Amino acid sequence: MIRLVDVNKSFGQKEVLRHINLTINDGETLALIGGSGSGKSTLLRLMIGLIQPTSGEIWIDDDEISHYDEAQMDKVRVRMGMVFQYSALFDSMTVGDNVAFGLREHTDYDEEKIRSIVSEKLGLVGLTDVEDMMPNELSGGMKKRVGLARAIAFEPSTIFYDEPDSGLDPVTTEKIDELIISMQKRLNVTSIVVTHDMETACFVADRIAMVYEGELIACAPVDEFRRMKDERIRAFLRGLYIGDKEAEG
Ligand SMILES: Nc1ncnc2c1ncn2[C@@H]1O[C@H](COP(=O)(O)OP(=O)(O)OP(=O)(O)O)[C@@H](O)[C@H]1O
Repeated sequence: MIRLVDVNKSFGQKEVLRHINLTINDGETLALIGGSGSGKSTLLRLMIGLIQPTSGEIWIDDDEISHYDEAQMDKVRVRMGMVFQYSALFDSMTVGDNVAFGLREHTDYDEEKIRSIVSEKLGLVGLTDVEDMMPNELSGGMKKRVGLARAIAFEPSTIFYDEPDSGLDPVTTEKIDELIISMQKRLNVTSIVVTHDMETACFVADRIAMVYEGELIACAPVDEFRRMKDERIRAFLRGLYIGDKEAEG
C-alpha cells in the first residue's frame, strides 16, 4: 500500500504540491491526471523517493520513506518498477542487456538465470527474439514494451508508469494500455499511471486522481469521476487540458 499523509512540496519559494492525502491500495490501478505543470511528475518523484517532501509522510508498505537516504531507498525500490516516458533505454546496449541491467547490478544471479528471466519478461510483454537487437532498431511501442520488461524484471509489487503512451499512435497506445491491464492481472501489481490522456485513464484505472495547481482535487472510481460536476474536472474531461500542452509544444 502507498499512503501520502498531508504531503507538501516546495522548490525554493514555489509551492508545487499542497496538502496531498492519498492512499493507493494493493493491486489497485490508479491513474494520476492533470494539466501540464499541475504537479503530477513531482508527486510521482516523491513516491519513488527521487525527491523528498517539504513536509508530510510518504508510506510505501511499512516504510515511511520521506527522509530515507539513497541506501535505504534502494531497498524499497527493489519492490518498485518504473516505466519512464520515452522508455529511457540505454542506446548502446542490446535489448537483452537493457532488461538484464538491474539484475546484473543488484543480484548475484548467474548468466543462465539472468538470460532466462530476461526472455521470460520479454515474453510477458509480447516480445520474442529481440534480445540481440539494439534499441534504435525498435519502434516506439516496442521500446515501451522493453522498458516494461525491464521494470518487471525484479517482480515488483508496484509499477509506476510515467506517460506510458507519449509519442505513440492510437493503435499502439491501445496495445500498451492493454498491456498495463494484463500486467496488473497476471502479476497482481499495484499500478500508478501518470497520464494526460483521459481515455487511457478511464481504460486502465480503477480510480482516477486529479491534480490541479498542486492540489489533489478529486480521487474517485472511474464512473464516479466521470460524473463529477467540478468545472475543472469537466474541462479536463472535455479535452480542454490538451490546450495548454499543445500550446507549449
Ligand atoms: N526541480 C524543480 N525546481 C523548481 N521547480 C520545479 C522543479 N520540478 C518541478 N517544478 C515545478 O513544479 C510544477 C509542477 O511540475 P510537474 O513536472 O510536477 O508537473 P506535471 O503535472 O508533471 O507537468 P507535465 O504534464 O507537463 O509533465 C511546475 O511549475 C514546475 O515548473
